[in-house]
Amino acid sequence: MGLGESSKDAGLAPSVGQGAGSAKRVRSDDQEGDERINREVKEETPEPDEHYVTFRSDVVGVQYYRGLVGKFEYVSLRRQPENQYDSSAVQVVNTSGIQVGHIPRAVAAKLAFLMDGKVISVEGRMVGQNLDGAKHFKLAIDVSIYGSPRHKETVMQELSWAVKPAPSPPTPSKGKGKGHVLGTGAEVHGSAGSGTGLPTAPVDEEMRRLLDGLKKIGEDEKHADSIMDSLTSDIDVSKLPLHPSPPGIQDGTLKTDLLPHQCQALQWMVSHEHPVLPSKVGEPPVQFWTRQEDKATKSTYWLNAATRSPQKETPLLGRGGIVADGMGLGKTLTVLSLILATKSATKEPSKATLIVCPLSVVSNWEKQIRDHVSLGKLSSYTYHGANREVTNATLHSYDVVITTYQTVASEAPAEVSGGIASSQTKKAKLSNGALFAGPWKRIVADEGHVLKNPRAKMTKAFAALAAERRWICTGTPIVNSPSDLGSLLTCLRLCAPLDKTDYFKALLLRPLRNGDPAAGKLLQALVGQILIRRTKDTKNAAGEPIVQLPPIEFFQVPVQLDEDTRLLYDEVLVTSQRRFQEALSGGQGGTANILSLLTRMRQLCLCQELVPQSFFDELRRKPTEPAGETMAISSMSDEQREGLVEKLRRYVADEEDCSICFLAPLRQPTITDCGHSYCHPCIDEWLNRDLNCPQCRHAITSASLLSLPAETSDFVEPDDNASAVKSAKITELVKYLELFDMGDKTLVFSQFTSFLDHVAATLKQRGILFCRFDGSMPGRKREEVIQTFQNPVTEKNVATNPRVMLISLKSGAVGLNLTTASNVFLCDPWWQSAIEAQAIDRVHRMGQKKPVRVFQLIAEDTIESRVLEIQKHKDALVAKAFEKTSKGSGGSNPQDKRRARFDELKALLLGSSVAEKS
Ligand SMILES: Nc1ncnc2c1ncn2[C@@H]1O[C@H](COP(=O)(O)OP(=O)(O)OP(=O)(O)O)[C@@H](O)[C@H]1O
Repeated sequence: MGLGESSKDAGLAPSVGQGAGSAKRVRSDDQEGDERINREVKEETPEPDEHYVTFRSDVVGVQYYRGLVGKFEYVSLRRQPENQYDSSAVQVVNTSGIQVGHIPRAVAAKLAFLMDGKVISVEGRMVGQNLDGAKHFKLAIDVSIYGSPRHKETVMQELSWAVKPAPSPPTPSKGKGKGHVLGTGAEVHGSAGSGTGLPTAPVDEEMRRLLDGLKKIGEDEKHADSIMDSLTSDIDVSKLPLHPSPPGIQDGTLKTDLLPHQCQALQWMVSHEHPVLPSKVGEPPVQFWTRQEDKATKSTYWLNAATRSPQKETPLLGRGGIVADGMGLGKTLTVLSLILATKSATKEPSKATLIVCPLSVVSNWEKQIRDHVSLGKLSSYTYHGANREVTNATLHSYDVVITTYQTVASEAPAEVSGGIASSQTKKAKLSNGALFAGPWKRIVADEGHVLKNPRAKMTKAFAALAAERRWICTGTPIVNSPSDLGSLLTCLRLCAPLDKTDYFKALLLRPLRNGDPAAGKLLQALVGQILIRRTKDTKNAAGEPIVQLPPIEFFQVPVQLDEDTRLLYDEVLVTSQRRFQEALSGGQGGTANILSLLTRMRQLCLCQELVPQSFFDELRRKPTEPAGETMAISSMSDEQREGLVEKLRRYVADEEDCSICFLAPLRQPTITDCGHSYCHPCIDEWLNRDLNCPQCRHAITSASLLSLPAETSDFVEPDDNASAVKSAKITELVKYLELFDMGDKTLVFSQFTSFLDHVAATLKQRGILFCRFDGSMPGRKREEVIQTFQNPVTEKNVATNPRVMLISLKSGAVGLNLTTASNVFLCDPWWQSAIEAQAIDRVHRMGQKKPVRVFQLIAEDTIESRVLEIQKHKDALVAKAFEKTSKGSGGSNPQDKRRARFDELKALLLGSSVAEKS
């Protein structure tokens, strides 16, 4: 049972003494799904969550209820306004959802109104216990109150009665722990963490390093790699058992044999689809459940090693997990082999596996089925766009159904999608909501890190899908903070009750934040329990790499800006430096417009045509000259409005940073009448303080802001009218392309789609065949482009086969297999080397036959060479993340991120060393 269940239901649960039931029981989908729906948010918004106070109290009326609790067990405190004797009642409920008793009436009276107003959240941790079979009337409990830092002062006045000399935190024994958690050798020190918010005991050094590393995880995925590697370092994957009879060429199901690491993953996945509880006392826990013996009665019961909660009823186990292998290790074929290996199993509610993935990856799944699965062995259907007019029964008759996250989100029932019935939307009308009509045999979230935000509509929608077995494939299960894992766990419905947001927070996130080493160990144990991870560096039992890849070479190609461009570049640089100096000394305008100047400098490094003349006019305007009248969007002509929308769409496609919060992508992209883009919340807030555009000081009001309509934020058609322009980088690029062997294919990445337009024009002029790929292209078009490009060049097709693919750096890289190419050009370096690494991984992956060459075009004596230094510095930080105790850049909250970005700006513009900052 879960936290969301009523006390009435909870009271009906069997008490101690009733049968333990069978050791293997699997939860059904209907038992879940009480998530409240809020708005979709792209950015991680930290929860208001400061510890206010912890006080000792009692659970009373214990004799009337059946709930059992162990010492240090986390319990849930719930308001019970319908209680006929006391409308302020607060129930105490154990992890299994069974009521243990109430908080004393006098204490409840002081908490109820604050709980009802959602001003505070209240957690309890047992000090007393009732496992001993004795009759208890009351049990001691420590109650902790949390709330927003902003309200602390006011609320604490209401809670002054609770501030007595603090009790010792309910830390279990000081010595080493009791519970053996998992076969990883990790031990839980008593409970998962104090969860009280009180200072904790000194922690052991290794764990401290781990925790420091966790706090520093930034958006850079290399951080994620480091943290994942550290969390899985204890697990020896080389010795995982192989599947005894994997699908392959011999049994006629596959055209390709699995590699050994895939056979290991297959076996691991099969066993995680059929988890079995420990049959004896002393066996390692499964999803944290251990078997225990009640010494007094000699009967056995179950104890959850994470929550310390005991229960008599057989726990329900989730089925599935996370395949977190690094990029290009063949997760797709591994999942297909799982589907084949379990195809004959009967008694399923459905035979179909639903694959949910980003649109850009749909065609990869289709292709891999075509390439690797023998004809007729797996039936598949792509449920997307116009292909949605099929019945639920038809869908479930396929072995594989492929769809996108957006499709799932658009079909989610109203209660999942936050009250706005998705069925009302234009897109949803196309379909009959078949995805949610019945339980699937299995659901798989590919590139599943997109589910890291629990408040996003697509996360809620995926979590609400009914299925027997649930999987997530992602190379980066933790991107920003361990809370990402909580969201994935909710989607997987694994390791209950940690799959519930409030338990995950209470048992893991809060204690982790407080530096509790037991919580760090719990996290490690959790990872060991639910996740398999190997990387290109992983060695097999013989000490050899698990995949053999051709070598990769990196080249830096210096280019000189031509004289004209250099003059313009220097002009912008000098202005940026001056404005930054002004900002440092607290001058007007802050650093808000510096990012846009930086973007202009980066564009000048590519070609001057990317920067409009109006920018230079603004730059040269004397500060006293008026910046022009504000113009309401409503009074603009259609043409002017469309011009602005077009500009904004371009900013979005180029993933420009917001120059107020310094973060990308823009949240609710908004453009001013003067043509500058911001996150809507940022510019809205700015207008409370200042009625001038942060970038050009033009007068603005809320009427002169234009936001991008949701549907139009997608695809930006390449500009076929762009002309071939003078650009040192394009010249250099073409020089190489013309030198390469006709059989060699090349990927050209840039963050600026408008630059790719100019490259395209030159390639046309020089007769070099190319194609374009953009992450936001409509599905069919994208598929066509990839298929055409993946065709190797032969004598016959040399006149029509594209040798070059122009691809946008940020939106085009995820999940693509482009192994026909062996050259990669990175036209504009930026902060996150991990995004570039992901781009390179499209080519340097299984299936690559040739040595790979990566060329980085760097404009000499510009910010680009400094960007490289910053990249190097960031990577060094990552490497040191687990060894350092200082506060490096890239903290997990927005303030830290902004601070880090500010330091990087300083390093770029003024040449100070970012290394000094860390
Ligand atoms: N056993 C195999 N033998 C030969 N090629 C394989 C095998 N398994 C996978 N491949 C090929 O390796 C490439 C990478 O596989 P895949 O796209 O599944 O990787 P991935 O782990 O999903 O990567 P990403 O995380 O980037 O999506 C594909 O071209 C695939 O066809």
